[in-house]
Amino acid sequence: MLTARNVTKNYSNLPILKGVDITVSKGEIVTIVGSSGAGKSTLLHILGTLDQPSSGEILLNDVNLTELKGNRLADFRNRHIGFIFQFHHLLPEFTAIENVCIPGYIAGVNKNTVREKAVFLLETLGLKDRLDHKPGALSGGEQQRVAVARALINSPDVVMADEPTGNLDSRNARELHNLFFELREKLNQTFIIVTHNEELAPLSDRQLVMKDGKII
Ligand SMILES: Nc1ncnc2c1ncn2[C@@H]1O[C@H](COP(=O)(O)OP(=O)(O)OP(=O)(O)O)[C@@H](O)[C@H]1O
Repeated sequence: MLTARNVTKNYSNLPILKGVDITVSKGEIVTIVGSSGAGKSTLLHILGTLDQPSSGEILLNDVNLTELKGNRLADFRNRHIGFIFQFHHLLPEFTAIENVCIPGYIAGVNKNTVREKAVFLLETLGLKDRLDHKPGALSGGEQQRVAVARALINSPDVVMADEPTGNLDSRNARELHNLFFELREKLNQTFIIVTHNEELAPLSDRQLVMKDGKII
């Protein structure tokens, strides 16, 4: 489903990614691990089109992501790639369900369809009684689960998660890990997850270990 070929990234002529090749299949849960500064987040951002590589190409279901620009890129990203970050980045003035619906509205999907799907996702994630709560009235684990529902609202081909459990205690982290596997079972959802979590990485289908800008 996703192929990265010989991806490099330089910042101010300093090589950060030094030729990365990756292939991820549909329904796989792949973790990217490695020491601080190895280039994990840089790689994830490039795979997710949030940043451009200096060279190389990335194909998502045969679409060459490195050729997409401007509005076409933003539209493609919104429909095909979901993101979860260490901090949930929910909009504080909107309720849980509104936060989840927003990417669906932006994609131009019928409002009732989006709302029905948001209810389904939030219920699946154990948040049935929290639909109308604003982020400030949710616990850290609940906020992160709303962020997961938001990442899934447009049925993305792949969800990219950068340290999704980095801000959670071990119980909530474990719950979130379980949810990733449950979502893979139920929706055949593909995940690429950058993590320092020593419990999650060994559970994933594949651990890609990065060192000094390369997958080793
Ligand atoms: N915008 C930028 N400009 C210059 N250098 C950058 C930029 N972003 C990242 N870097 C550098 O690239 C290297 C890799 O950073 P990256 O955040 O990808 O590492 P990481 O493996 O995710 O680390 P961590 O586990 O600490 O989050 C680091 O040396 C970092 O300082």
